[in-house]
Amino acid sequence: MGEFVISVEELRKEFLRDRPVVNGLSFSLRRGEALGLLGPNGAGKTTVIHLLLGLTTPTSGKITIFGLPMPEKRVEVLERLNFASAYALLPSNLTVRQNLMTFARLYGVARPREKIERLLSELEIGPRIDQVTGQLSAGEAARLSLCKALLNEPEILLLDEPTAGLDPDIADKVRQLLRRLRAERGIAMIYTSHNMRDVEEVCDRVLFLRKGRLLVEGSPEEVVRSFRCEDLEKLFIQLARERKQDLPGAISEEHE
Ligand SMILES: Nc1ncnc2c1ncn2[C@@H]1O[C@H](COP(=O)(O)OP(=O)(O)OP(=O)(O)O)[C@@H](O)[C@H]1O
Repeated sequence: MGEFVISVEELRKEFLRDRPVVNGLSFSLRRGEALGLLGPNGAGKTTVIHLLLGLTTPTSGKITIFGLPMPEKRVEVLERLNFASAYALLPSNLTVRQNLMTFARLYGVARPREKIERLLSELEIGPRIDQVTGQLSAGEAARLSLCKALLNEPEILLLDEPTAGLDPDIADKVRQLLRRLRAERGIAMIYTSHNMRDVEEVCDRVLFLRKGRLLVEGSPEEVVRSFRCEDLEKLFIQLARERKQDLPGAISEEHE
């Protein structure tokens, strides 16, 4: 097994005093591993991603990325990590090229024009290069976010619902691209999605969060088998609905 690139210990985040939205969360990510972060709406998935990016600070607990403490070493860490989301959109008044050139300059990318053209073509939005970003369809904008995230050749990709809004054909191509990036470059990923098909195809391991706590952890096959479910989608529904005491095998003590 490879080395850890992310390690999270007893992470807690309260936006309002004594109302934690992330509560005692511990996990790690190995180099080249794809980890799915699952859970119902409001479980705390996006907050975890924001904590990893240093966009918000923990109330308590420890985050270490590439052996460096976050958010203290945010600048060094962000040179080697990137983020894509179907919802965090780039400035709408700039063209696709202008947006990507701005990020390429920020990241100090060598030969940015070639790189941008190659990434846009891989994600099949090459013809949109001179279009104003605000005029892209939702699926095109999600792919643009992924292009931005790949510009600095990250060792870790944080992906917040990267296939939301994509049609099945493009979603399949995005999953293939992600699998290829892992195989060729050993990129590690944390992947949030409400699409269980995505998760089964892309992720080696899943963490299921509920009310900010870790409820279940394992490979998609393991967790489905241990709860005697048909598939991950059925397990998701069971975990989201049932009381903790009715879920033998769940990890944390929830106070409901
Ligand atoms: N800036 C904030 N101030 C106050 N509460 C917040 C803030 N950001 C998130 N929250 C709350 O934290 C909780 C977790 O939100 P989060 O967006 O992390 O959930 P999620 O698991 O990503 O949900 P979804 O699946 O709906 O995207 C929610 O109850 C949300 O209202």
